[in-house]
Amino acid sequence: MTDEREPIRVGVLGARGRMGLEVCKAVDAAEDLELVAMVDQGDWLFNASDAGAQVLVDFTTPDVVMDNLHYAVDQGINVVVGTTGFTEQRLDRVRGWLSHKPGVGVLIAPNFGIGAVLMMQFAERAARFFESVEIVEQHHPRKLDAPSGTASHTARRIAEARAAAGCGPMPDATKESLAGARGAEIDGVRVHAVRASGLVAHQEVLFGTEGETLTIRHDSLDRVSFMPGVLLAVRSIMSRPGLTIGLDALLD
Ligand SMILES: NC(=O)C1=CN([C@@H]2O[C@H](COP(=O)(O)OP(=O)(O)OC[C@H]3O[C@@H](n4cnc5c(N)ncnc54)[C@H](O)[C@@H]3O)[C@@H](O)[C@H]2O)C=CC1
Ligand SMILES: O=C(O)C1=N[C@H](C(=O)O)C[C@H](O)C1
Repeated sequence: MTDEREPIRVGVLGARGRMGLEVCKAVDAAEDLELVAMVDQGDWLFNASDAGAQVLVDFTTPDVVMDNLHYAVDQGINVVVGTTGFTEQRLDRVRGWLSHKPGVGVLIAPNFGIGAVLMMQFAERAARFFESVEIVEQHHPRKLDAPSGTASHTARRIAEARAAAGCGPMPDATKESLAGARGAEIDGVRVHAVRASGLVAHQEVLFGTEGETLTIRHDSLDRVSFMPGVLLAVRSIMSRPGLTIGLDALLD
């Protein structure tokens, strides 16, 4: 029996970037997907709509991603977004655009690594059992933003789980003698960002309570680690209208 389905036509935004290049390779290698547009800085975004893209994959920068998304939704094109920088206000703007285009799907994931998705789920589950928790994220030095989207998302999920369980503030008597020594704070959770050559993308979530600690660590050693998640999102997004945050719902 032959599969008569047409391949999904995919355009990649940020196509010459570290992630974009990898996504182009992965899409090109997938028999059920067709790479119809590769757009980077200086190219016209409407190349992607002219090429009949049904799904756009965005790995660009936080300062351009909102314009790309607005254009795509306006054109009725589904979007898979890996670019960082999404605040609640930004997500509300996306929801507003989508309310005028009910058939369009947008998936925004802070991390497409399956192991990273599980790391966030495990951290959320562990959150209520420990007095203390801090996050250490480590990335390559060409990364533009800090803290990482993954660390911010993990911190928010931990904070929500702690609040739902009625956990109080974490014990911490330290007074900083140098600003920044204790990292940044997201919803009460400390986040530390390390940048060093040789790293790709890594995160540790360190929990502590009386007499024990638990460390949950994830390492992306190569950007191929993100591709199964990206391809899963591309294949799913046309049947998921509206806004989906994270890959979790696609893995259930
Ligand atoms: N969600 C996830 O799993 C992952 C997310 N990321 C995020 O993806 C983003 C990109 O990361 P990298 O590929 O490492 O960065 P990069 O700097 O290598 O690539 C970004 C690309 O976007 C291009 N670009 C800039 N403005 C553009 C525009 N208006 N239209 C089209 N292209 C444009 C740049 O020229 C560059 O080629 C970052 O926000 C990063 O944090 C990175 C890895 C995994
Ligand atoms: O810029 C990167 O490299 C990565 N960005 C994402 C983030 O900020 O969380 C995902 C992953 O950590 C790699």
